Amino acid sequence: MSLSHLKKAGDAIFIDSKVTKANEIISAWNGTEASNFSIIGVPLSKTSISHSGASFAPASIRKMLSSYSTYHIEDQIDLKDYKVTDFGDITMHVTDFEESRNRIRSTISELLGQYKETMPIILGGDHGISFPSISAFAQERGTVGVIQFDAHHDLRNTEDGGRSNGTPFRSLIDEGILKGEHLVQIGIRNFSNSAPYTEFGVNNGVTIYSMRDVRELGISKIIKESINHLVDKVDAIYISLDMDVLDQAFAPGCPAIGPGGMDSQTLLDGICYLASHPKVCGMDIVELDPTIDFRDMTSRIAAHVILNFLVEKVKLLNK
Ligand SMILES: N=CN[C@@H](CCC(=O)O)C(=O)O
Ligand SMILES: [Mn+2]
Ligand SMILES: [Mn+2]
Repeated sequence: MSLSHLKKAGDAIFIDSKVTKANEIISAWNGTEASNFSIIGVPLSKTSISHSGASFAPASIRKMLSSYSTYHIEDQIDLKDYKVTDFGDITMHVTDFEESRNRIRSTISELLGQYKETMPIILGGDHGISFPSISAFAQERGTVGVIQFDAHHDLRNTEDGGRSNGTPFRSLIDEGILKGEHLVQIGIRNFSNSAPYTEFGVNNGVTIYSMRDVRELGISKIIKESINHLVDKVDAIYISLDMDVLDQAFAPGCPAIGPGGMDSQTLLDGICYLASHPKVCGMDIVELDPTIDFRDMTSRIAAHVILNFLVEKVKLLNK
């Protein structure tokens, strides 16, 4: 017997045969092959210094990709002709955070080791996941340079509270995994940091652009300077995007919101300028808590970050 006018629960309410949705180009890893583009979820936010539901972000960002099409009108690129491999989520230990970080480092190392061509977009999680993730890149891709978008330095000491979302870059520098001169921080904000951590950054050769620099110099100049600074020193460039670099008006779904931050178009422009460089080969998106978001605004920006990154990489492939 058949019943008419039924669709599977969860399927889109309306399907337009002339439109491809971004989620349709993503397919689950089949255990053997991976595309040049991949995503992997890292649902760890118990290591956050404030209450955080960022462990729910991988699912929320994936869901928001189904709200947008694959077509970039301005560059006349349609991502529908490309594939993204979804490796799923790394399983976190319930209580042992060191074990969780070890799992993140080893899984991302294995992924990078097995698939030399793939550019993973890592969906956190709180910013603590960048310590093991960037460690994996350093192990597998050579000397790594990092461009960090963030309101915060994340150079806190580990004596006060162990490794957390406030310490990833301190740990990377202290452990000799990342040289201070190979780290560029963009969007650092007033009243969100303290002088000893700015001094630690400056003394270790970190390049720091505050929000005033973003307003006065412009994001295009900042990215050009950052790439010029890194390009001959490193083998690979990794983008670490803390969503709280955005102003609270654009990204309400972050634990550490505040005024005076970046607008979403400036961020998207920055991501595009970076992604158009061949040495940029990986990115994480962190500190997005969908449980405190409004109409998934913050997850929607994350989805657009991914789509813009892919468009620039496709333009490079077609050159
Ligand atoms: N990556 C985030 N760093 C912030 C954390 C803020 C928070 O979770 O409240 C920091 O160190 O201040
Ligand atoms: Mn931050
Ligand atoms: Mn951060």
